[in-house]
Amino acid sequence: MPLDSTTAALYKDIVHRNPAEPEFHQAVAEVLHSIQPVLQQRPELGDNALLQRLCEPERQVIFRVTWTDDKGNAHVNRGFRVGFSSALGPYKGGLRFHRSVTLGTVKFLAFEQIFKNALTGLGIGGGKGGSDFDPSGRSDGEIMRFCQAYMTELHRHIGPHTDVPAGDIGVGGREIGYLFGQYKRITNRFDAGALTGKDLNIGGSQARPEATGYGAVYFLEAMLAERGHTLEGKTAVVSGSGNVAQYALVKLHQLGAKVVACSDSTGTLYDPTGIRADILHEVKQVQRRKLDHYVELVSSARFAPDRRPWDIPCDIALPSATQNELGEADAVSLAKNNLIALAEGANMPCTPEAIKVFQEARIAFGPGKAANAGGVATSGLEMQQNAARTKWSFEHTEQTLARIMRSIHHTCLVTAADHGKPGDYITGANVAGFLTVASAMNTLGLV
Ligand SMILES: NC(=O)C1=CN([C@@H]2O[C@H](COP(=O)(O)OP(=O)(O)OC[C@H]3O[C@@H](n4cnc5c(N)ncnc54)[C@H](OP(=O)(O)O)[C@@H]3O)[C@@H](O)[C@H]2O)C=CC1
Ligand SMILES: O=C(O)CCC(=O)C(=O)O
Repeated sequence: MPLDSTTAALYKDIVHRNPAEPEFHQAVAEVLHSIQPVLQQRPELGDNALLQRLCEPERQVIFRVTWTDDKGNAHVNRGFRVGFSSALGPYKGGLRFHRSVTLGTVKFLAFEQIFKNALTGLGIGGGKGGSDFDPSGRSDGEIMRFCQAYMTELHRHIGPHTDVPAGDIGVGGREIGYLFGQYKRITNRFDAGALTGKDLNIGGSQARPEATGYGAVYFLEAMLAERGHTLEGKTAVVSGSGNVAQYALVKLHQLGAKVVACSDSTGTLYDPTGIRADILHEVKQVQRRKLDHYVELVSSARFAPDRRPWDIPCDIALPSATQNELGEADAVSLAKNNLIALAEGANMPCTPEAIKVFQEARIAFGPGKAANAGGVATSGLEMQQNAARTKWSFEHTEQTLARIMRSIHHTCLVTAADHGKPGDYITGANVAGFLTVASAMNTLGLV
């Protein structure tokens, strides 16, 4: 359904005020489409310019990051941190280090994070950050110096009650450790709750590395159960081979599915006998090499350079690399191969055209802001543990994660049905997230 004239005018204004940020426009358009029928029924929800405020970041910080490589050469990168909404709690969301990062990337991610974080029910606002720094091929020392330089500015803007960054593409436990080390040095405080995704030895939570991938699989499992299916015996294709993809693969195997393909920025790995999680971990996380190296270690595997995995027949798919990585033609190919369900491990990996194909083919579709919320939810659990100076067991943390994911699934399903769109998880996630944030914004008054 097209946007009505009031919402269309608002969207036009957002595009005008935020030029050359197509991913941000895409994320806003999706939310506006979902919530428009709610606003038509309850126009008072839009009073006091609520939508304009919701779509305008509370703050955006852009800064220069200067660091030196191992040869002593100086480099200059750009750092970003966007605090989009603190209506529900401190800004919360990851940091992305990738050469493609712009302000628009960070704004789209921070906007998505508002609704995702609302769905977790944990009292966390939406934010995101990053840099156009390219970590590939950089030594440990270079990564450390970059993280230290980045935090030298970022520390002014974060804190356990203000803004709590974590990881995203290019930022894992190693980078969070270096960032936290510099934060601690500059502030003279061991404020563990200022960053999440920390290693266990510096106040991290059990199951945080696993949480996004595991959570996406729990969400997928719940979607399948609604249709009378289980994961047992299903063939799966995952894109990416980083944090989210690897742990999605582990949980899929644990629950009886077989992952036959994954990918990275150089191509697609296919193994009809099932990708080995331990070898994938060794290649990508330990050796930090590209995926083609996997085939040197496993004879049944094949690597296709520059290919994406979406033409490989599968029952379930988890795009878990990056935004807009799965387009209309990919969706048509997956639908032709009788895909049953797809959960977005990444943020906004499917284009609007691809989503339309899935919806028309009645394929169960779990949008990222619901399906990949397990990572930030477990970050919320890490903040709880830090505040209470306590440590939970892996089992307790994973059980809590699983409960949160099932609750998000239930919320999406019930909200979609209540709004005349049964089974539409996009409507469910956007409307439920919006209503939670809008209610808090109204309680807080005009701020
Ligand atoms: N980490 C988390 O807790 C959460 C992450 N997400 C989302 O999940 C996605 C993956 O994040 P994460 O696993 O943490 O990141 P990682 O850096 O660990 O892994 C990213 C993976 O995606 C591939 N990739 C990255 N950019 C591109 C690109 N432009 N084209 C093709 N492949 C690409 C990388 O390939 P290569 O190795 O060759 O670079 C790598 O395999 C992102 O969308 C992120 O926002 C969502 C919720 C939480
Ligand atoms: O754990 C976090 O705070 C961030 C997770 C994240 O960046 C995301 O959900 O996309």
